[in-house]
Order: sequence, then structure tokens, then C-alpha cells
Amino acid sequence: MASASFPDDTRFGLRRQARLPGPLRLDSGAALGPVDIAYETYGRMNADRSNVILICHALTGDQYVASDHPVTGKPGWWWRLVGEGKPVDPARHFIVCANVIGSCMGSSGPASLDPATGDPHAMRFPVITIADMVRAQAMLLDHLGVDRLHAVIGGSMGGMQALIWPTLYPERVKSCVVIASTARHSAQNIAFHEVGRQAIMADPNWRGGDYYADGAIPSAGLAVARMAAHITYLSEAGLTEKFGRRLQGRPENPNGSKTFGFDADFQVESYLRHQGLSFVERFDANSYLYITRAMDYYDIAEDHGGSLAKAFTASRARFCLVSFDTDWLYPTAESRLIVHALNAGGAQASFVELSSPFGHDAFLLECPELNRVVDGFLKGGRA
Ligand SMILES: CC(=O)SCCNC(=O)CCNC(=O)[C@H](O)C(C)(C)COP(=O)(O)OP(=O)(O)OC[C@H]1O[C@@H](n2cnc3c(N)ncnc32)[C@H](O)[C@@H]1OP(=O)(O)O
Ligand SMILES: N[C@@H](CCO)C(=O)O
Repeated sequence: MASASFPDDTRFGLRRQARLPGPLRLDSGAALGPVDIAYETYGRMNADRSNVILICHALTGDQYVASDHPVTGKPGWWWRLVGEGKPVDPARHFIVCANVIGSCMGSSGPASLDPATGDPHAMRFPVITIADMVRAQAMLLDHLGVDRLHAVIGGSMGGMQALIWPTLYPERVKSCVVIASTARHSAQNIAFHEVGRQAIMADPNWRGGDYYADGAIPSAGLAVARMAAHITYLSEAGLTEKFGRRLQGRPENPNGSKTFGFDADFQVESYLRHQGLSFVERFDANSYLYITRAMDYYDIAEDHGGSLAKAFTASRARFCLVSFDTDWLYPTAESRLIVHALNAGGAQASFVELSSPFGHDAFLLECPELNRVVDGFLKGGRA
């Protein structure tokens, strides 16, 4: 097995890029190669390579799990969970986080260049699945000389990847942490994604996906897609607490009459517009199409003759499932289904529903209880 060397040790994230020859055989029957994977590592691999933790990111996340983002300048998206003294700790663990294939932060995706033509793949990039993302991660781990993961951890779409890992590579996963996630995308999830995709495709700048040459990108469509999706990451209680029906920036009329109109009169509108606009600055519209599609096709039971339990029969991993009580995108019932299936197959699975007013995105926010659960679970596996 060819193995990358790691001369340096860092607690702050090393930016790395691998070009793997492939071919990566995809669920669609297509093959991808070479495969570029952009990833970060934190900490040092121990002598027997038993301290490796793979972190899987969500839909619009990336490899910058605990280091400042090069585009937004913001701290890594899971800095609360990953870092010195945190549950996933570079002082103890060798942490790998890779940009999924199909995305746009350096891994192969629609915006990357097709080596055969020198042009961006655009919509000629093959349709991928969550399992394909996991296969690409396995290729990266082969490249790093990692046979077995101490743990694979992810939230949302990252949780989907984490859950697929022991089904595809049962011998390679010791522990699996799945947060705010599901074993299959529901009709409602698919419906929301389709709204976003249609918004992108209806943007005159989309042009069948070939918009890279002149800089006229489908920003309006992508912003609307993000606005619609962002609502699903929140909760009614969270929105009420944050914004209520409060207005912003409306001028006082001297005669006391009200001003009506279609500007962002409500704070929540202004907030959503901000989320849409800032998203466009950091994400590629075609990647959004590909990754949401991958999530829609995700159904672990379907890939195992309709039985979720069957998917895990070869696995000896320990599992930890976490849901949030206000997450209506991947509600607690979805996690319970997974736990029942794991228990039915005799797997060791712990489950906790945490309370938060912030809906699905609670897994990204301050939640000491989440840290305690993950810390306790990982230490139970004696890392
Ligand atoms: C999961 C992964 O793998 S990575 C991807 C995760 N990252 C994202 O999804 C990024 C976008 N999402 C968010 O920001 C999510 O809400 C969270 C959960 C990540 C962060 O939540 P919070 O810290 O509570 O931030 P919040 O949702 O309040 O958004 C703050 C932003 O809204 C802006 N904002 C707040 N109120 C308003 C308003 N009335 N009008 C306009 N903008 C507003 C703030 O100025 C801030 O802007 P900035 O992000 O450009 O600095
Ligand atoms: N808000 C996060 C989680 C979505 O599941 C993201 O954009 O990736």
C-alpha cells in the first residue's frame, strides 16, 4: 500500500491535496480518475496507526473543520468539537477531514478541470452518491496508509457518510458517531432540495452548468436555493427567538402612517437574504446540484434489499447516535430507526436526543452536552 509521509506535526491544521490515480468506480457505473481530494489533518498518527479519526462534513461544509476558512475567514465549522482539549483532540488523535467529491473546495467536482479536455467538468461530471464520497475517502485513507479508523464522525450529510462507512468497510471502522442525520432522505427532504435545484436551473446565468468561463454565475438562483434550505436548518422557536416579527430599517413617517413594500422589511427576511448572498461567495452552484442529488439518492436500506439491519451485519463497530429535539429536517424518529436496526443486528449502539431551540444546525452551535456525549463515547473506545 503506497503511503504518504507526515514529517510535520500540527495542532492547527495542515492543508493537503492528493491526486489519486483511481479509477474510482461510482454507483452509476461511471469511473472517475484521477481523483483530487483536498483535505486537512490535525495531530500526529501514532506508531500503530490506531488513533485516526475521520470527520465527515455536511452539504456545504468542507475540510476546514477546525482551522480558519480561506474564503470566509471564519473559524472552522466544528471548532467547538475539534481542537486542543476538545472531544476530538489533535494531542491524542490524528484527525482527517476531506472535502467530498462533487464539492468545490479542491476535491474533484463539477468546477474542477477535466484532465481530458482542460475545461471544467460542469454538468458532465458524473452523478455521485454518498457511498461514492465514502469510497473516495477510503482511497485517501489507503494513500495515507490508514487501515482502520478509530472513529468516523459526522453531522447531517456527514452523518450519512459516517453511517455508510461500516456498511462498505466493516473491518475498517471501530466507532461511528452519527449526529443530526438519517438513514435515508425523505420525500420532504427531496422536495426542499428540488426547490433549490430548480431555482438554480431557472437562473439565466446557469446555462446548463457552463457558466465558468465569463464569471456570470447563477448567483440569484443559488442564493434562493440557500435561503429555502437555510429555513430547514432552523426551527420556528429559533426564528421567533432570534427575530420574531421585528422590522428593521423602516423609516418613521411624520404623519404616523405605515410604509409597506417589498424590501427586506422584516429582520428575518434581511437575515435570509444575507445567508443567500454570503453563500454565493463561497459555494459553486453546480456542486450544490450534485451534492443535493447525492443526498436525495441516499437510502441505506434500499441498497441492502430493503433492510437497514442487514446493512450492518458484517460490522463490529460501536455506534453513537445523537439527534436534536427541534430538528425537523432529520427528526429524532430517523435516529431511532437507525438505533433499532443496529440493535436488531446485535450492534452496540447508544442514542441520545439533545434539547436545543436551534433546529437542525444545532449540531454546529454551542452545545456542551454534545461535547460531553461525543467525548464520553470516544473515551469509552479507549483512544
Ligand atoms: C456543516 C458543515 O459541514 S459546514 C457548513 C456550516 N456553515 C454554514 O452553514 C454557514 C451558514 N450557516 C450559518 O451561519 C448557521 O446559521 C450556523 C449554524 C452555522 C451559525 O449560526 P449562528 O452563529 O447562530 O449565526 P446566524 O445564523 O445568526 O448568522 C449570523 C449571520 O447572520 C447575519 N445576520 C443576523 N441578523 C441579520 C439581519 N437581521 N439581517 C442581515 N443579516 C443578519 C449576521 O450579521 C451574521 O453574518 P455573517 O455570518 O456574515 O457574520
Ligand atoms: N448548514 C449546514 C448543515 C446542513 O445540513 C450546511 O450548510 O452544510
